Amino acid sequence: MRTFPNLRLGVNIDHVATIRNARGGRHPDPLRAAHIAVEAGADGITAHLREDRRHISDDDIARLKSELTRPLNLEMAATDEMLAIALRHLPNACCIVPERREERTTEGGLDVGGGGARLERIVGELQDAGIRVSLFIEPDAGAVEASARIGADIVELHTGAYCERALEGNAAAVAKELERITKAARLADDAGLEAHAGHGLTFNTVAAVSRLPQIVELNIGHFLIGEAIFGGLGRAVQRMRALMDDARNEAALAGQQARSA
Ligand SMILES: CC(=O)[C@@H](O)[C@H](O)COP(=O)(O)O
Ligand SMILES: NCC(=O)COP(=O)(O)O
Repeated sequence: MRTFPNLRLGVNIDHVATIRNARGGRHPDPLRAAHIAVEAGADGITAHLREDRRHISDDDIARLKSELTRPLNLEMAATDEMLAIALRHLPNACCIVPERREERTTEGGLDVGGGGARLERIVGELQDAGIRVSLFIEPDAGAVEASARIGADIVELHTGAYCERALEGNAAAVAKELERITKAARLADDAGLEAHAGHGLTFNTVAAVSRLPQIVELNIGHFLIGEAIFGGLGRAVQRMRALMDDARNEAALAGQQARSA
């Protein structure tokens, strides 16, 4: 039973393509993963078309756009090449992320303040085409404020530091990172920005972020694809969905009880 239906799950299928590309063939197909994820409860699909095409390809994006029955969130760097691709395919949303060819995965949040006129132009052109613009940022006040100033629709709060501290078992540091995310989510909501979160989330770390009422979407990929190897993608998505809903409902109930006390 979901009493907070506004917490959406976006499943990132990048690393299905990583496995496919390991042999240069067509299996496993990210499209098949997308359909399975949707059938299992995903509200949307996220795919990161990197400049080096290390996983998701241009053809994957074209097929996702034509086949998906749920919104497509295209992750992209703030480049004219990616802007042209986004304007060609018109995804529901574009999440602008920082990219360095030598990085293994996304390391930090987007430098919105330093993005200048080019970032502002790219945000504007995407929005003029009817695409919602999300900025992948550190959970910090400055980044949230800069995102509001540039006119973004959404901020996606980088949960990587929180997840890494959780993996280290550092409870104090986990609490500190969660406080960062909590404050940033509230600030985003107050600024009229839709607040999403993602990067590194697992079965063990998803609940605490799900309890934040201002967060309306979580984008989760790498862990789910890893779990899929052992128990199937459908079951992994269903379990993540259930953990999100249970945490959300518990927090909502606690809030209602506190208000009625
Ligand atoms: C922005 C983010 O955290 C991820 O969605 C991004 O896609 C990570 O890059 P890789 O998928 O290449 O690890
Ligand atoms: N933007 C975060 C995302 O799409 C998935 O990140 P991860 O779960 O693959 O780390």
